[in-house]
Amino acid sequence: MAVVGDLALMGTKIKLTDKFEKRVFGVPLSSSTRFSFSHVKNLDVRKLRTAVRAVMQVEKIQSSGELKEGSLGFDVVSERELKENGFLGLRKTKLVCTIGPACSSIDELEKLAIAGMNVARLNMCHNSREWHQDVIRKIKKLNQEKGYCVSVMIDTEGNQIQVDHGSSSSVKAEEDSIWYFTTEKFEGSRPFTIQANYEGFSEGVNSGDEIVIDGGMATFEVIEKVGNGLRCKCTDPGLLLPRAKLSFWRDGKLLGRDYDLPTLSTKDWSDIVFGISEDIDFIAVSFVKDAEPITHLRDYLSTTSSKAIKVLAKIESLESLRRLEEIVEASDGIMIARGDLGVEIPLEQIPSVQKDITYVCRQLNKPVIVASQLLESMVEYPTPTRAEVADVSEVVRQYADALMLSGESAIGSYGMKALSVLRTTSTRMEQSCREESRQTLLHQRKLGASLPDQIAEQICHCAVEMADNLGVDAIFVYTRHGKMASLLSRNRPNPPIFAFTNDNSTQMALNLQWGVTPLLTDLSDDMEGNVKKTVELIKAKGMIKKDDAILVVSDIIPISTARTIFQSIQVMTIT
Ligand SMILES: Nc1ncnc2c1ncn2[C@@H]1O[C@H](COP(=O)(O)OP(=O)(O)O)[C@@H](O)[C@H]1O
Ligand SMILES: C=C(OP(=O)(O)O)C(=O)O
Ligand SMILES: [K+]
Ligand SMILES: [Mg+2]
Repeated sequence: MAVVGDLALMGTKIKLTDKFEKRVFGVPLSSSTRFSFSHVKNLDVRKLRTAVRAVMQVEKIQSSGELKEGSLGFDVVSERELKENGFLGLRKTKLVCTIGPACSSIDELEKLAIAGMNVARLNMCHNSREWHQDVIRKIKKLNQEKGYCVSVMIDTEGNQIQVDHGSSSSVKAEEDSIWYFTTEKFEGSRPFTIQANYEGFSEGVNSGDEIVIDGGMATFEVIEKVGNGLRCKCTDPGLLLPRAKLSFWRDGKLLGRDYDLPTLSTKDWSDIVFGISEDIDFIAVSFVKDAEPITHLRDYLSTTSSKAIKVLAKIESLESLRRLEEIVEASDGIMIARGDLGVEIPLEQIPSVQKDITYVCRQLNKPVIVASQLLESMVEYPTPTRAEVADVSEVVRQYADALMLSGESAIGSYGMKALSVLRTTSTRMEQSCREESRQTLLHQRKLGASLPDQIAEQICHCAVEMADNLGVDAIFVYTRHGKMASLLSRNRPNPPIFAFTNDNSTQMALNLQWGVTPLLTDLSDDMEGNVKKTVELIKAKGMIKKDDAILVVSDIIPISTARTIFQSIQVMTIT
């Protein structure tokens, strides 16, 4: 490496020698950087030093992969999808993949990234810290070196009551067989004995109550309490998996149980500290009961992390449903964790509960992920069932922001195929939603209390209406913290939203937002200049052509004239 770019300030192309570097800069530059020096007349050392430092800064950013000059921070996958499918065909629904042993090699991770994974989820219930660290670093490496834009989410283990029969394979419970649920700790397995991981698991349980395992895999009736344990009879035979979950029922009604365990355990906190140090983008909190742990975690992050890590609350218990609105309001987004939800509430309630949660999230403008068993049969088989495809389609029709794979990608043999089923199914359903103009049915609650917030909301609402009515090709938004981009996304426009931001954490957070393609670029106070520059760059890439129409929304608060906020809508036709 020899040339230090074109130093505009000097008005002449220069190269610097190694000797010169030591004399002028006094500090050694990177060992891989060699300078040679020529063609400079009337050298002004001070100007030169400033200019070279500026160039070096650009080089540093380029080599860290954050901002490739002239590349607009476009990730390679969106760029390819855009070139192949055009603006309207750009997928809107985001895809989250759980990373497990089946996809943790760099090659497998790259295949998932190419196939459209927007967010990689690491479930901290499983595997070691070192394993997770290795995966996170591989993803960062792929982003930096190969131009992908995959965000990283950790999902906490949480305090969950589980039962285990001690053997590594599943065990059959026969009708009328008698079983003992105990909190006694022992190694290995004992016949007809199931260990519970929490002393207080049987508190408030009476004889005659029912224990339902894993949402209906098997059912037991409590015969009597023996100390902390329960002697039970199997009334509905079935399979007991290792690490099964259980719920208690009385007179056909679920017993809501508050175990008085903190939502974030000591292990969860240490996983969070680990996550911050690994520069993750999202934390999904398991078994949230109310808004308190979410608020607490967000406060903690705001004081300890330099980057804006987003906190998602997982809705997977009866308690969380009872306090849904306060939890949604307190968090940066929601995951509908249908796996555990199906253990805690009757299965037939899941579809309507999913619809209600998705609706509340739309109202409060928080991204929502629908998770678990979307394509469960694909853990084993290379094609999904028709019912699974219908389930995925319904999620897309409800305008959820993201779909999530669990075992399908973590341990299944067909993770890539499963991801491609999600991609094609969502693209197809998005198209029919556009044809039906279903988004006009979305009713939006007014959110903002302050005038600027209300203006932003109205601007985005009108902008989307205009964009759809005019049939523009794309919406461009310039945003520092992602708020305008999310307000546009909330209205589910037909054209894609390109969100230009100068903040890497905003870019990574917007990866979960429906219809938004986040792009990292530098933004100046000069809005005209920003628009001109980004349009030129996109044009140079062949992504927009003559006569394409773009709707531009901006809210930039110029640093120089603090307090003045420019919020505007412009429609421009490419000439
Ligand atoms: N990091 C991991 N290491 C090993 N196995 C994993 C990992 N993550 C997920 N899995 C496997 O994938 C399955 C599905 O993942 P997930 O739905 O996240 O977990 P769970 O089944 O515990 O709710 C898990 O049951 C587990 O067998
Ligand atoms: C996503 C879920 O959580 P986990 O996989 O951590 O149990 C779920 O329960 O659906
Ligand atoms: K978890
Ligand atoms: Mg769960």
